[in-house]
Amino acid sequence: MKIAILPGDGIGPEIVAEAVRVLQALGEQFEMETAPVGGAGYEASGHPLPDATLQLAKDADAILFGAVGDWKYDTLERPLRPEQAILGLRKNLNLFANFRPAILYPELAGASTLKPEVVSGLDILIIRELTGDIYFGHPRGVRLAPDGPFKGEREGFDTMRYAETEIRRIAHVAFQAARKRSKRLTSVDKANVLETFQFWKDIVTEVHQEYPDVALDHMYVDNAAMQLVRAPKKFDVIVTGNMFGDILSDAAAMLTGSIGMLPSASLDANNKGLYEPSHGSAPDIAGKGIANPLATILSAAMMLRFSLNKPEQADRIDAAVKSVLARGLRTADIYEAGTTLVGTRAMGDAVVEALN
Ligand SMILES: NC(=O)C1=CN([C@@H]2O[C@H](COP(=O)(O)OP(=O)(O)OC[C@H]3O[C@@H](n4cnc5c(N)ncnc54)[C@H](O)[C@@H]3O)[C@@H](O)[C@H]2O)C=CC1
Ligand SMILES: CC(C)CC(=O)C(=O)O
Ligand SMILES: [Mg+2]
Repeated sequence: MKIAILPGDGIGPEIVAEAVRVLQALGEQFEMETAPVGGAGYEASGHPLPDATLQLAKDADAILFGAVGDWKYDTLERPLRPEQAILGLRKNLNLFANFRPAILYPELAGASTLKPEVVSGLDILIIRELTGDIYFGHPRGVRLAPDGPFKGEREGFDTMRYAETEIRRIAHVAFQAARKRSKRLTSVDKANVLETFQFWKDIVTEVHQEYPDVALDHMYVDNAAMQLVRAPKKFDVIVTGNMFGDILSDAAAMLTGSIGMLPSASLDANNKGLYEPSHGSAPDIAGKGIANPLATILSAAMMLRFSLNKPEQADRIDAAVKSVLARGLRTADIYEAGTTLVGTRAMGDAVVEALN
C-alpha cells in the first residue's frame, strides 16, 4: 500500500513527521513517498502543486497531508499561492466529502474554553462539501463595477454556485453517515438570503425521501454557529457547504480543546482520500517544536479506517492517543495546570510508546 506524504509548510513537516513515525511503528509494510507541496512546492519547482506531487497523490492509495501557507507568499499572484495546492488536490482528485469529527476526550474537558458541562461527552461529525461553492466558483476577480451605486469603481467579486449533482452526492454521504450514528442530520444553509442555499435545502430535502429513518432538520448558518457554542451536544451530524463548513469546523475545534485536536478525511466517491488536520500551517509557532501533532496522528488513523481498510490499526492509534492524554501529557495548546507540558516530538514519542 502506497501513502503519499505531503508535509507542506509551517508546522506541516513537524506534525507529519510524528504521524509518519506512528504509522511506521504499527508493523505494517507501508510504502511511503514524500513530495513538496504549497510554499515548499513553489520553492522546489515554481508551483505550489508540482506535477510530480500531483501524480504521486493520484498514484497513491492514500495521502497524508500537513498544511500549506505562509504569510510571505500572500503577495504572490493567486495561482502561485500555497493554498492553491490543497484546493488543487481536492479538485483534481474529486475529494468532495470532508469528514471533520469533533470529539472531546474526557481528559480535555477543562482545556476547552467552554464550560465542561457544555462540552463533556461531545461527539459530533461535520460533513463539509469540499469541491464546490464560492471557493471554486467562476467568474471571480477584481473589475470595474459594471452597474449599481458604485458603478465604475473597482470591486472584488466571487461566484457562489452548487450543481444539483454536487448537492445530491454530499447529501447521500451525510445521510449514510447519520444512519450509522444517531440517525439525526442537520443541514446548514443560508436559504433565507442565498439562492444557492435555497437550492441546497430543496435538494437535501428531496434526497431525504430515500432515508426516511434519518431525522433531518435545517438550520441557518448564523444560528448554527451560535448553537455550536451554546449547546453543541444537540447536534449529531451536520452537513453543509464548503465555506460554511470551513468556518463552522474551526469553531467546533474549540469545543474539543484546540484546533490541534481536529482531524479530517477528504474522500472521493470510492473512499480514496486525503487526510489532514483541520488547521493550517500555523506560521506563528512553526519551527518551535510546540505544535500539537494529535490532529495529524488522528487523521492517519482515519486514513487506516477509510482508505486502507485497516480498522484494527486505526483503533490502536485512537487508543494510544487516549492513553497519552490519560497520562496527562499535553502540548501547549491543550495545557492546563497539573498536566505535563510536552513538545511535538515528545507527544509523538508518547503515542508510539503507547501503541499496543
Ligand atoms: N489545509 C491547509 O493547508 C490550510 C492552510 N491554511 C493556511 O495556514 C496559514 C495560517 O492560517 P491561520 O489562519 O493562522 O490558521 P491556522 O489554523 O494555521 O492557525 C490558527 C491558530 O491556531 C494555532 N494552531 C493551529 N494548529 C495548531 C497545532 N497543531 N497546535 C497548536 N496550535 C495550532 C496557530 O498557532 C494559530 O494561533 C495561512 O497561510 C492559511 O491560508 C489555513 C487553513 C487550512
Ligand atoms: C485553503 C483553505 C480553504 C483551507 C482551509 O481553511 C480548510 O480546509 O479548512
Ligand atoms: Mg479552514
